[in-house]
Amino acid sequence: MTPNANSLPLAIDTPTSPTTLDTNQPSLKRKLSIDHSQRPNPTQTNRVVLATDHECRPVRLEPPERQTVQSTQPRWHSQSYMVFLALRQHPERSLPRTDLIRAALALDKKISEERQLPRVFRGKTPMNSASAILTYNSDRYFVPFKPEGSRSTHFRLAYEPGNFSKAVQEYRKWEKKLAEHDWPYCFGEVKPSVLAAKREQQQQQQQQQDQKETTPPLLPSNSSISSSSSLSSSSLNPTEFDTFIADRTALSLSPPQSPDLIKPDLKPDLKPDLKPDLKPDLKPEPKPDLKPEPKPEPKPEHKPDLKSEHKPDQASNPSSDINIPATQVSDSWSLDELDLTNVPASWHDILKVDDSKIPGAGKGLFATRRLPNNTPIGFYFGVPMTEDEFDSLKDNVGRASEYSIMYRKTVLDATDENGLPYNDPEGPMYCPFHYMNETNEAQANISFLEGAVVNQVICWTKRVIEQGEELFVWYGRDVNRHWTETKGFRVE
Ligand SMILES: C[S@@+](CC[C@H](N)C(=O)[O-])C[C@H]1O[C@@H](n2cnc3c(N)ncnc32)[C@H](O)[C@@H]1O
Repeated sequence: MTPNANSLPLAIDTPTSPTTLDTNQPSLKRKLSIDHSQRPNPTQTNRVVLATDHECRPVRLEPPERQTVQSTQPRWHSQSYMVFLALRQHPERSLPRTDLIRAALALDKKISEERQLPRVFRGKTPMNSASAILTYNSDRYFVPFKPEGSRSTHFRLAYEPGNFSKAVQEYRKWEKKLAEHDWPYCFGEVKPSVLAAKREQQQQQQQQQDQKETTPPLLPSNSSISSSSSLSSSSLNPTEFDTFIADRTALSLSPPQSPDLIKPDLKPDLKPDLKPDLKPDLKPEPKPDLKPEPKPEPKPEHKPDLKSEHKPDQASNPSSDINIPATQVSDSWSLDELDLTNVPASWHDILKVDDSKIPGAGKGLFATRRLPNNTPIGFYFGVPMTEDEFDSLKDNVGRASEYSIMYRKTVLDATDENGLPYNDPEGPMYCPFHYMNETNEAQANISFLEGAVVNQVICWTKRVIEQGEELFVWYGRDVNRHWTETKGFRVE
């Protein structure tokens, strides 16, 4: 039975209690972690920026927070967490910059006196240090904003820790947007007619290029002539007419100007307005509503966020008549060049949970259709909370630790009050990725990548995954494994 969100002990809404904070122990949990080595980097790889970042920001490596906490201090006792706590204690969870800095310093002083702990802001310029925490925001705890009519920047908490229904709401929103906005570009197949035209054009260009290389230049359009060229006497002293003819000839040899096919479309990203209709009932919308309508075709300017970095896996697409090499495929296609008939509408169309192929591993996750390389296929659901909250609320509860995952310093708790993953596949908080087993880093066909949206963990294909294949991810370095670490599990 689906647990009632409101009855979960997770909906803690008060500032962290002293008992919650009072832990010196390193976490014993085996939390899954995000693969930072494969963070999308638009400048270096063809990994896309982030499909679901509403503000279209690339993921950015943040400078690490200055280490001011000694190892004897509680894990929570850090500068950024102090600012986080100060903001969290404020009834509205939102404060102007200077007020927040002052509140953080006051809280630091209070905690230091009450618990005989050194202050976290103890340099010569504590206000500057606290201000830098807000500027870098490396744990993604804060969202800066300017209220109407205000000159100063305010900050609010980026998420409500332990707020179960909010987490579900966000998760559903991301899923919907991914399927509607990005999957057409990932799963859409380039129309055979478009490929044929493209191939024809490439052949023409090739012919023209060959012709250019084999035919000696008719006339130079300038006067610097190589002595080795076999030119007529008139070309040695070209007349105005000769130059005119040479220019015309050169012009007729240049490739046709069809920017859409020659160069990838480099227009700025014009995102469609995809304001998801967040109904109180969070059940997935019925499929037919989500299927792209065949007519009218979506406007070509509706580019995905991942546009120029992402290439639909078309080159080796078996359904296509024309199998042009990947290197020759244009880098991006507009929606009207794609056949959208088989674009999935939800994870139910691409994945299923079944018995794992690893003996003794329990359930596993499988592809029910071919999944393209380099594609975001969904998100890992979890209710965000601090590590200390997780430790005090869920530490020994069922298998909560096995399914939780870290987003920076935030734990995403993926289980119900019994510490089990939600098990109603039609329920709004069911997440198939909770059933993904582990293999070693090299063999994993999925990566967990950090979304730019706070607490978003994206499950991303590392290669083409064939229908029927089990999905595997590498859980990360710091996981305590109760199973034998996979040295090379192969899926046939
Ligand atoms: C996130 S869950 C994955 C889903 C799990 N198999 C299930 O049935 O619910 C992680 C747990 O799966 C099991 N598991 C994952 N990868 C495994 C592997 N390579 N070998 C054995 N067990 C594995 C372990 O019990 C681990 O704690």
